[in-house]
Amino acid sequence: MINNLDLRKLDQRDPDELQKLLHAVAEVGFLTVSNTGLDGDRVRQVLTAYSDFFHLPEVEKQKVDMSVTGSNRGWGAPQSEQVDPDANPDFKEVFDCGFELPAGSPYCDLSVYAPNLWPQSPPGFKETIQTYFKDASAVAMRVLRAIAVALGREADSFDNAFEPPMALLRGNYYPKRPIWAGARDFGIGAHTDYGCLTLLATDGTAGLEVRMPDGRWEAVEAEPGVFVVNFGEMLEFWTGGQVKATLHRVVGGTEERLSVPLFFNPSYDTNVAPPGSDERILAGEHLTRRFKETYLHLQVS
Ligand SMILES: O=C(O)CCC(=O)C(=O)O
Ligand SMILES: [Fe+2]
Repeated sequence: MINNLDLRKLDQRDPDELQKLLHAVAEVGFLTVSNTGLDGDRVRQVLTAYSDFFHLPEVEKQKVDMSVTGSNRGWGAPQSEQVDPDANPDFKEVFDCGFELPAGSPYCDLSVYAPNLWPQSPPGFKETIQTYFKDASAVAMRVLRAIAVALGREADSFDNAFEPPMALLRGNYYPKRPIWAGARDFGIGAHTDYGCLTLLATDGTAGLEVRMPDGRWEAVEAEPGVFVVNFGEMLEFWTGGQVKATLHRVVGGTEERLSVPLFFNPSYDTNVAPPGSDERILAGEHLTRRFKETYLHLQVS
């Protein structure tokens, strides 16, 4: 079962809520969270902005096509990403934007902090998305602090590693499942996220499925204002497996669907190797490698 948690109670360190959180991170690797301060209306505004963008004529979207860049900022066309090497490239479209560094930051030249590409239309798109990026990041940090407490650590034990974060905000657009789609075609194939914590808003349409510990695929639904939270490979390494990075996918159905994940990752130089190990796993190197494996235009063949 995937539990719904109340972020206000987690902020207050309510012991029952923290216990539920510990179960969710350690056993399932997925939860939903309510009472974040980002309500349904706010999330619907963001979803509308992405929807208006994805429904632009293709030629408009091509003006911010990431495939002509050496990074992952802007529009990713259908079949531009293959998250599962055993499946065909995903049929979703995406729009990715990253955390904007302050001028003069030593990280400026790294591709994981590449400059964003913003479309001319819909009007106000950049402002809506950037404001949401900031507010959603604050929610992600609150959830991470509660996780630290649930794991018996200091609440702020992850904080410094996220200054600056290597965060990416994405809009996913899933058209109806195409008639040509076969057994190896997915909206997004089965994958684990690459980073730390993913805070996902959806338009409420069913589609997301999570691989449960018993091997079943369980559907998770979240109306705007409820967020799905899951964890990526880095947090699993970094906590020595105390937090699970769980497989998930979207097969796609008879209705189109939008989702907005915030991939909240620590700064480039964070060593996310398990505690006490001699290994060194730099967050930025891991993320760069996973991007190169999965975005077709970044693959080195
Ligand atoms: O659309 C969803 O519900 C999940 C999207 C997802 O897993 C991703 O973008 O990594
Ligand atoms: Fe994912």
